[in-house]
Amino acid sequence: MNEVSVRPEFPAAAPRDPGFAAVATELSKVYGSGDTRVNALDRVSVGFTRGEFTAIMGPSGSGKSTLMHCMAGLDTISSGSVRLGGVELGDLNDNQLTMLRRDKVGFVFQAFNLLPTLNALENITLPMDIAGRKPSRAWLDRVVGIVGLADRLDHRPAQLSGGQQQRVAVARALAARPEIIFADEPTGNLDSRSGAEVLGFLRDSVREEGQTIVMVTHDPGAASYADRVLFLADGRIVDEMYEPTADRVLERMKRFDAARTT
Ligand SMILES: Nc1ncnc2c1ncn2[C@@H]1O[C@H](COP(=O)(O)OP(=O)(O)OP(=O)(O)O)[C@@H](O)[C@H]1O
Repeated sequence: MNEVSVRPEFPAAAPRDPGFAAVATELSKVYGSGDTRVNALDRVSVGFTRGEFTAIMGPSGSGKSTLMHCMAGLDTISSGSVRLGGVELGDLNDNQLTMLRRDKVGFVFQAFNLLPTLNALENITLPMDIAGRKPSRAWLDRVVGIVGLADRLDHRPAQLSGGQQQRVAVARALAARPEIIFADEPTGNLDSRSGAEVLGFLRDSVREEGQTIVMVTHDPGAASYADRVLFLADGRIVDEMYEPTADRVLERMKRFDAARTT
């Protein structure tokens, strides 16, 4: 228990500080009704500090994906509020929400979601092309350098390894300089070496470019790349850990298993 570094203010009251890229206040999400009603999120209040890498962990069904989807404006919320880059999502209509996601949010999923007919560079710049934005060449070079793809830019996804495809997906998320990147098991499909590379690139983008990243993962090793780990259980944040190591995260996860079997 003592090993878990919990900040004195935990559980955090609704943070309003402009230093947060995204903030949830008393966020609840209910699926279904009657007998099939599930409280996927139960009054969650949490802030994601700019320039910080947060991992979200917890047992299966604890609400990790739901939290990420609600924070990213991909799913509606039942009550409470979500602010992204200072904008209250509940105040937006569907069009405005789509624009906000396009302009302020980057996504990296387990499936790489690359377009097979476009080469790596075209895939990286596609979201900006759609938004009619032109990335500066210098920034694009920097991103391509961070993810180590300079000599693969004219390759199509089928000509790239899984790790390289995921690096393209990371570069695509970084290139638009979003307020926040949400990553859902981004290394789930990769061997451990490629996974470590991708996690290293995510961490570098936080350290060197001040990117904000929130990543859902089941893997304590992946979580150890983050600055902070949030632990969910039954739709609530029950713990957090700063400067995590894989061993400490694993130990904390084991306590969930123990709680379930006692
Ligand atoms: N569309 C949905 N309809 C009904 N219930 C849902 C829906 N999506 C999620 N749930 C329920 O909400 C709860 C939280 O689900 P969620 O997918 O967020 O968990 P998770 O922690 O991401 O799980 P896992 O680690 O297995 O991916 C679960 O009980 C799940 O069954």
